[in-house]
Amino acid sequence: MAKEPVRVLVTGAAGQIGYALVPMIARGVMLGADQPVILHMLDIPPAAETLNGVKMELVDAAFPLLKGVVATTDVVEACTGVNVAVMVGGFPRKEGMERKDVMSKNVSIYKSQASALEQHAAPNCKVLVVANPANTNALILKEFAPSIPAKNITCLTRLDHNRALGQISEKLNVQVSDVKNVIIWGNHSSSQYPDVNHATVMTPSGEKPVRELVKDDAWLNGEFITTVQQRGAAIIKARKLSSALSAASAACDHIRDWVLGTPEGTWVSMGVYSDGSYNAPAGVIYSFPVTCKNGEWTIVQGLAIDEFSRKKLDLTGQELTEEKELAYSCLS
Ligand SMILES: NC(=O)c1ccc[n+]([C@@H]2O[C@H](COP(=O)([O-])OP(=O)(O)OC[C@H]3O[C@@H](n4cnc5c(N)ncnc54)[C@H](O)[C@@H]3O)[C@@H](O)[C@H]2O)c1
Ligand SMILES: O=C(O)C[C@H](O)C(=O)O
Repeated sequence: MAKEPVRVLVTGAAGQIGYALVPMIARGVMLGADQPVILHMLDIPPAAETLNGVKMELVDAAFPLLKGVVATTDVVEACTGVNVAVMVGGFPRKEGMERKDVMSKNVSIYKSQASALEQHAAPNCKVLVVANPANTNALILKEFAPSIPAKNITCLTRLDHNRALGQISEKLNVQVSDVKNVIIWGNHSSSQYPDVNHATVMTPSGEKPVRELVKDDAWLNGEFITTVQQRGAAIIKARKLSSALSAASAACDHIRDWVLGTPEGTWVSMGVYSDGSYNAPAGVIYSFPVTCKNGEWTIVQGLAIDEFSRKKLDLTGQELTEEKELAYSCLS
């Protein structure tokens, strides 16, 4: 029997990530090749005509899994009945704007969209915040949607995770699919800590630690980390636009693994509401290694954290605590 369609909301759908993301969802990349979907696309009135153009293209693409499209500038219509919400919409940083100005615009958007999701989304809706500052936008969404379980609100650090896999694969000249269990700790910002201490590569003679294969701790503790931390900025410099296809693909990976589960023996990185695991600050959205099963994520426990890593986990945690304070000061 055919499955019931899942309703997937994409906010900011007229933007560049939205344009890359909606066809992936309609093709089954996010929820599986046998899962029909109904796309809900939200943007703001100045982008309504562009949004309608995206809707026209979705119709023209004749995706067999796509059972309906809602394209709207009405947040209530957009949120009604959605099972998955991918929050890409936000206010970009413009020349001359202070960090606080960008934060202020975005946290008020996330505060109001929190209420709409809380009141109108399907029960147990899974939320992924992509728009920056992703961790803090997700935290505000969580705080202002108290009836949505905290476990259902996450932010995207899978792009950083995938970037780390990509760097290791390039360095070792191995298939990216043979590299696993890197970790992104903390904030989706340049303070994030990409950690390879538990990462492995599948080789013809079995699974080997990344450190053993790379044999270059100076690179792993230096250039590798800064390359992953600065990759978003490097893409902006090269494209004059921020990452879009890789961000859209990572958003699909995040939701797919959350809903359908992570492979046995593999973890991924997700920004989730911190319970203080690994002495990260509790009460912020912090990126941890997680495994997923039956639609629930669980933080991987018991990994050894050396002194070098400890400092980096603390630094990015400190930044998140400061962002939280700044966000609240913007809202008050
Ligand atoms: N977490 C990550 O890994 C990651 C990676 C790349 C980009 N990003 C962030 O994702 C966001 C989107 O990037 P983009 O390149 O698609 O930007 P974009 O400017 O092309 O698109 C953003 C869209 O959001 C819309 N929008 C603005 N306010 C809105 C609101 N209140 N409700 C609904 N829609 C609204 C805009 O009209 C626009 O169409 C940015 O904040 C970017 O920094 C995050
Ligand atoms: O939009 C940005 O500032 C960069 C983006 O978050 C990215 O990591 O590519």
